[in-house]
Amino acid sequence: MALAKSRTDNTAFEDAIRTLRGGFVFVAILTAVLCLCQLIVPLFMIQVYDRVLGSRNMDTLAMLVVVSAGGLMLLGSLDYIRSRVYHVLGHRLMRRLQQPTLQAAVDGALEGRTSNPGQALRDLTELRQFITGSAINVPFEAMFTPLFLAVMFLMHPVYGFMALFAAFLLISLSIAMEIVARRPLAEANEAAVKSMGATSAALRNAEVIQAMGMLPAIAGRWEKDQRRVLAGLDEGNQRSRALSATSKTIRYMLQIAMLSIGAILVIQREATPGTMVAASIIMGRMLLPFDQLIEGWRQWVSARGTYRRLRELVGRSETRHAGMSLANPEGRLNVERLTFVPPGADRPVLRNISFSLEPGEVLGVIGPSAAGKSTLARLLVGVWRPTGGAVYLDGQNVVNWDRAAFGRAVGYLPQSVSLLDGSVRDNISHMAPADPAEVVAAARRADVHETIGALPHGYDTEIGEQGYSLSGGQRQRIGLARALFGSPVFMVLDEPNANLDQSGEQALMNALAAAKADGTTIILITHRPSIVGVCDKLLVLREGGMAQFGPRADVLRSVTAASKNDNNAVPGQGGVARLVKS
Ligand SMILES: Nc1ncnc2c1ncn2[C@@H]1O[C@H](COP(=O)(O)OP(=O)(O)OP(=O)(O)O)[C@@H](O)[C@H]1O
Repeated sequence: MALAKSRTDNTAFEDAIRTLRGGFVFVAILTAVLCLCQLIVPLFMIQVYDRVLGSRNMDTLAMLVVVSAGGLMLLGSLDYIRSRVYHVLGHRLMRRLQQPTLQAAVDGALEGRTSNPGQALRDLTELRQFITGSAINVPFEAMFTPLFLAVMFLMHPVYGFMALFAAFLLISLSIAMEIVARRPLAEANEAAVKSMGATSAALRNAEVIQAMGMLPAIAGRWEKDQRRVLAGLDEGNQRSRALSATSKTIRYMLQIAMLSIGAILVIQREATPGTMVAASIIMGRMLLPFDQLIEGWRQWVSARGTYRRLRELVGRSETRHAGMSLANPEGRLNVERLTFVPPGADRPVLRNISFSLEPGEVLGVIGPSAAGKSTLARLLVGVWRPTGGAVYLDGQNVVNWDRAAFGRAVGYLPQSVSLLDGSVRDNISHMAPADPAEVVAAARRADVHETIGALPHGYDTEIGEQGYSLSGGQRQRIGLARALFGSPVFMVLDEPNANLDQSGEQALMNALAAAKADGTTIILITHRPSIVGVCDKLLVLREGGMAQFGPRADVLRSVTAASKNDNNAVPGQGGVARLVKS
């Protein structure tokens, strides 16, 4: 579904990649100098074989040793600098993409585009590791093949043609590798990611799996997926290993062939012994990147898949820039002709909803199951973007608010409370550092201070998926404290009393009365009529439309009148109960 996005701007990913370009150009320059330095050893050999051994001049040898040692030290330093540049580029990518990736993962989850949002973060880490690893170097090295070829031609055209033939052979093998091994490896990688996502999602419901004995079925699916993944990996790996072994053998054979050709040229006095040895070394160096490319093919296939997934996810998640943020919001709410059609659906879930609330007013939203109440809640807090119409808080469209500022002004308690991994205190303070007095104040207002005090480590007790197990009512009350934190001017509470007992409900009523007295505008979605007494106005939703809206007493009266005309109706507040539960 459409999300709250403040600007159509898909460049976060491209921007991040663009910032790496300068670094890669620098790497290319460094690699060029490194390739030149790699000629030091063969040139040294030519000089030793052809000049020093002939002239027996020790001074020349000493000078050659000094110059070569200097060159090799430069080579070592540049190699180190290049690895540092990769390191910096990897970290820069991480820094630039961390936030957009996290945002894209959240957007993807909300839009139902990804069942496994955590994969995006794993992909980003994998991309960083690839950039800081050794495989990325290979194309840069391969780029300078013409330099080595030129040196070979300079030494003797026969060496040049031989090297050209060798390069052609290994490039052909690389292309063959792309053709025969990429598809099975890429498919296996994608299947592995999907299978991991589906199984992790299933395992999050461990309670149901165990209670209903679903483990064998889940294990069966996992095994079936794994068989497919392994078959793809086996096929890809077998092909790539066969080609890799072939490439190595060919490379060694080519070096022998080069030495033999060199020997013939030396015998025919066409070339010197020094060039014979040097040609073999230079060709070995020239072909090395192709060999490494074939060897590290899997890493490249995997990195390409990672890059594509990230580009798609982050690219489709439009950049949110810091939008409107009002200094002292009051909580004036205007909902204008709000309509929402989920993507792919052919009819709206909400139709033409319009109402206004003044600061400090409490609106109860009631209606049967699937009437669109939770959808309205999500639209009110700007989690989803409406298909038509808009929600204005203090005159500003909620989808245009800066999210952090919105979070400070608004309290939201979703139907599934969704506490996060962290301490009770972290959860109440929206996971940010906060003044303990403010955290305690919110907990007191939600009447959960004593309950928290009874937990093993009080406010520092770790909760969430991996922490201390709270009861449904405790979770709901901590969720309410989170919604009340920071004295919001606008609160949306989706069935806040669903898990509360009578005393919990009373505490909730007190908290709502106190917030209302402070001028907080409150939307209260409920199935249970017991708390509509706190509401100033009531909105009755039915099949996505506004069935009734007005002051509580008027709506209750009209619902009761309608009930009296209905033989099966229950009068009074029961009429509301019937509306709510039907
Ligand atoms: N993302 C979506 N895609 C398709 N349909 C959706 C989506 N979200 C909600 N719906 C549909 O919208 C309707 C209203 O759902 P909603 O959760 O808002 O109802 P509700 O009034 O809160 O129900 P309940 O009281 O049972 O919680 C349902 O029929 C639901 O299937």
